[in-house]
Amino acid sequence: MYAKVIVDVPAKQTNRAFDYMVPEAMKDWIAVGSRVGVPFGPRTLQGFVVELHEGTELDAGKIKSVAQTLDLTPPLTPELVKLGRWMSRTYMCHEITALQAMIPGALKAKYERHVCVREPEGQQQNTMLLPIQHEIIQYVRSKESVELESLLARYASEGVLIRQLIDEGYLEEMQLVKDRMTTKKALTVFPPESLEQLDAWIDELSVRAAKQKEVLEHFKRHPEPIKLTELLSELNISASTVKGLAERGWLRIEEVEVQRDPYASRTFRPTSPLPLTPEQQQVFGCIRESVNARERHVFLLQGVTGSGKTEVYLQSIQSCLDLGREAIVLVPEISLTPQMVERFKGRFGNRVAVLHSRLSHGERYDEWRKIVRRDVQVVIGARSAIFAPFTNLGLIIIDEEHETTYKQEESPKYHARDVAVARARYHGASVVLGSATPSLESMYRTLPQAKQQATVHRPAFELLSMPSRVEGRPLPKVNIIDMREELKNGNRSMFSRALYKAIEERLQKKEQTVLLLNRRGYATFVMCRTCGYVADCPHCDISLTYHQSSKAIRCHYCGYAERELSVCPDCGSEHIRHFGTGTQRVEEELGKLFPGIRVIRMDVDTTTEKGSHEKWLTMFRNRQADVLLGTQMVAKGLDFPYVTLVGALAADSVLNLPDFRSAERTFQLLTQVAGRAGRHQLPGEVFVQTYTPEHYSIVSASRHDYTSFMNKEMQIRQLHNYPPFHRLVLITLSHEQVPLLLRSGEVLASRLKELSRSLADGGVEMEVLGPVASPISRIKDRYRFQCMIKYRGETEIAPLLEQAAAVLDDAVKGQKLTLSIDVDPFILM
Ligand SMILES: Nc1ncnc2c1ncn2[C@@H]1O[C@H](COP(=O)(O)OP(=O)(O)OP(=O)(O)O)[C@@H](O)[C@H]1O
Ligand SMILES: [Zn+2]
Ligand SMILES: [Zn+2]
Repeated sequence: MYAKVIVDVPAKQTNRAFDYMVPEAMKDWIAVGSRVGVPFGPRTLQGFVVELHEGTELDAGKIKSVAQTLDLTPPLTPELVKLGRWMSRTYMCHEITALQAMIPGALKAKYERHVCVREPEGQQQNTMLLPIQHEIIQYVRSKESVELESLLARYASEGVLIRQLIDEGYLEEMQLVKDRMTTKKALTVFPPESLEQLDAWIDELSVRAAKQKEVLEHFKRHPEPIKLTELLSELNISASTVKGLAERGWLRIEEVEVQRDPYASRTFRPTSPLPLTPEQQQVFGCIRESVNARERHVFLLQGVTGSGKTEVYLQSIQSCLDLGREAIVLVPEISLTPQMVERFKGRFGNRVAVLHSRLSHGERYDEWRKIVRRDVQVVIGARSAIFAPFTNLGLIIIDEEHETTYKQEESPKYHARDVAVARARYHGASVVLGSATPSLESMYRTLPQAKQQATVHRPAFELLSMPSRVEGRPLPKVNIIDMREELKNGNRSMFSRALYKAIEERLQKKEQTVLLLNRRGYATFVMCRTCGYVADCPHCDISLTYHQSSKAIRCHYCGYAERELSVCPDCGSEHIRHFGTGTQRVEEELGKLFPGIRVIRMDVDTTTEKGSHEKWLTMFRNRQADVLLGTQMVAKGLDFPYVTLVGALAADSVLNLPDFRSAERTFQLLTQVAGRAGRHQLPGEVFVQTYTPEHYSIVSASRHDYTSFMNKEMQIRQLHNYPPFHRLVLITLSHEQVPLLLRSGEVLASRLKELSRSLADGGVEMEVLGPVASPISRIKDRYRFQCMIKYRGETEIAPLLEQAAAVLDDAVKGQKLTLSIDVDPFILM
């Protein structure tokens, strides 16, 4: 048998499958999707088996053999292997990069150097060995193979002698592929097969063995295996007590794998399905029907905030599970809050695995293995959970589908929405994209014109809507506050008079307030107030950020850091100010305006610690604070009954970014945060503070009017050939020297233009812009230039990009030019 293997070297030359022979003994352990160790040049590398064949077209005598198998169960399914190939074509990445993205970090390869004794002896040169060298050889032989590092540690002063043994062929060096993470094991105590004997044994024990009797009594009450440590602490006994019983053969102690379950200590109150409102019922009916019929529909569910989308998800999943099929739910990382997890665990109990980035490597690995073992049928997680290795998917749900976090910014630069559609196609599964403010891309695909252009790869979407909140609760009233007027009237504070009054009222009534301040609106920087000097990173074209907690100023791109400044390096003035995070300043001001006010601040600084997110939200829910103040984190998914006031402090901060999606982002953020108010009995009120009160994104958000926003925005996008009408590809080149970069950029652009002309006959319109300096023109001492492609019409863009990029092969190989391609980019910097 022969295997085609994709090896762990992300490079153009190795971006294809290599052939290996599968030794007879490994046949039963290797399948498509298995990880293997294979010889590659002088090394052993990890690889993924992507095909298996009986024969080979190559010279069988020259084919090397697979050296190691790494798993008992392949971590990837044949479907995911296929998906990897699709991703590498769609997003222009190496196949290995796509495959690696699908498995938990714990399984990424770790290479260990081992030594073993070279047999047969006598091949070696006839050197006189020292006694210590003989000893080393003996030691290695007794162990079969020893990790080089541990050998060097054991014979710490004999490094040179060991090197000599290797050089002269007594010992042989080899590389083993190991998992970064191993399973966690714990000593576990097992009761006897037949419990009837316990009583007899208890009698048999002497009176002095009271503790041992207690252990046996324990198993009479709880006849299931228990971790040794637990048993010891429960009965307050020592390990020797239990060991004594094991020596008699009455109990058994064994090492057993334990699962790290981050939610193990939590109990979730079981919930049952709510009777649906007519709107929910309608939507649920459509989804259920599609799941039942394996129809591969992609639904775009537009439901206003508080319309009860989550309940629809839950019941749709239930009907999917009833058919014996599995479901994936994606939520944005920051809204994967305990509250969200609770809702799913409450309904589906231990049939749910949770995957998010705040888990440790080990926890993630264990959650993932629950899927592989078929212990769970539902996965809820952030972006990468879309790769959950289910084999019988019936439903994929993407909540807040407009969120930008579904697009991965490093290679593979995939969008989870597209991957979801691809997986659903394979499984005959349905996809539900839910949002109060769908992305223009998704909305476009529900329009009649998109239906005409639909293909298997880019199907049309079907629109479902829930325009009202459950139980007829009204959407909150939104007031726009013109901050220019405030200034004219002499108010220099961050709070308008109206918002100030509203907060005061909430404090009196013991109701709660959510305040949103977009982080990007108030940069955290260092400026001299005498001469205007701003501290910039010496390696990147960006200003340094002040971190109050570590008293350092730091570059977010390259990690460069220095201590906070006490005098201006330019003019020597002492009036140098470190501007803390915006939220920090707001917190201070709140304290001054409302003495005694209890504020919870949630931003990057206060949520780095594990579990802190959860802690703050629980405190807020328990009404231990009056105000929850934060960045986007506070805008999503929260459902607290006493929140009756929401304030957006600088609504237009996103609007000023140089990005064609800035109006869309502003509309979405304001709608989301406004949606946190008045979700239960108490009615809500919202204040939006802005310097551009007439902007259509702010006006439509204040009226809860998605349609008018969308119509206006679609017009603008069409006018400027932006998505969703045209698609974009961003190609960024970087190098230490500008002249080479500029030359390469020109070569690439003219090649792209040449190729695009040849496409015109096929009805594909393509425009090539650039090369121009990137908005962030230097990162880590490398300058950056970009070309942007805008195109419309059905075409496979990958072969064209590949052809174009080939003109730079020499510069990439010889001069270390780097080229990165982003298909359907989100960040244009
Ligand atoms: N059929 C129902 N009957 C009664 N209450 C319901 C029903 N469906 C949902 N709810 C309740 O309505 C509230 C809002 O629902 P949910 O959080 O699912 O809204 P949502 O559409 O996901 O909102 P958002 O987009 O703002 O997150 C929740 O407290 C939920 O328990
Ligand atoms: Zn100065
Ligand atoms: Zn830097």
